[in-house]
Amino acid sequence: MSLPHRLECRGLAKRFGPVDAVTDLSFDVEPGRVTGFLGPNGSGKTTTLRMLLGLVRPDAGTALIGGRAYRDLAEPARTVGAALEDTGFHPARTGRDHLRVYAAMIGCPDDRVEAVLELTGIADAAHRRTDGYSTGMRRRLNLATALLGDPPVLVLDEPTNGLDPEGIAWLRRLLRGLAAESRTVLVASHVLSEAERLVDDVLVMHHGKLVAAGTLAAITGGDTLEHAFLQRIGALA
Ligand SMILES: Nc1ncnc2c1ncn2[C@@H]1O[C@H](COP(=O)(O)OP(=O)(O)OP(=O)(O)O)[C@@H](O)[C@H]1O
Repeated sequence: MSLPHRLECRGLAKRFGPVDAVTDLSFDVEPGRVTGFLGPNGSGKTTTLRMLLGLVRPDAGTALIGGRAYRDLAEPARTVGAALEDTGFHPARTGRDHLRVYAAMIGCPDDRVEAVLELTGIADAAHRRTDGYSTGMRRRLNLATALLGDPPVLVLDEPTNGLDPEGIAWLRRLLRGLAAESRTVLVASHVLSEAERLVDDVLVMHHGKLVAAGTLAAITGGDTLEHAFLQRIGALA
């Protein structure tokens, strides 16, 4: 793994027709922390992640990973591991073959495949076709794919979707372990009650704007994140 990477977004904006998906958005995400990128459905989280990953061109602003735009990274797959959605598995491939194909694409040795299968707890199912995987197993395979390049940065969109409580506890341990290795871990979620059990820092979005940023403790002040969020958007008197 290369040096720790800070994420820096400055003045990001994106409009889709009449919809301001993201407006003048600036924030930093620090290495060595799990940062929750939170907010309700449609608040602009995925659009921001897609701008960070070079999948959507911003109308304004910059999104940098270790000081570089995604398109300027020398080894993108070894710098950023992204799990945005559960698509992209060939249904007739086994989990192991899916990972081997991806490993060959990014120039990773096959022993990384076995390592990420172990790390994500799906080694026992690795010989099975992915069309027989449960939603939770697909989340794990998606995460395994993101981890293949041993990246210093992880960007995960709704990683708890489809995980049972035991799976969420497992994910918490995994993300904490990755952050403890000085990785930068950014996790988008609309489920505040789940997210607050996973993260150190929070960025809270509402209608394409950042309404709160800081450590979880500072934002919640000992209350729930949901209560703090409703207060920030003025939904509580
Ligand atoms: N390709 C697109 N074309 C048109 N509108 C879009 C497009 N992508 C996003 N939007 C709109 O931009 C806004 C922000 O969407 P975005 O997916 O970024 O939010 P989100 O916070 O990730 O939501 P969710 O939690 O549902 O994933 C929404 O109003 C959405 O409908």
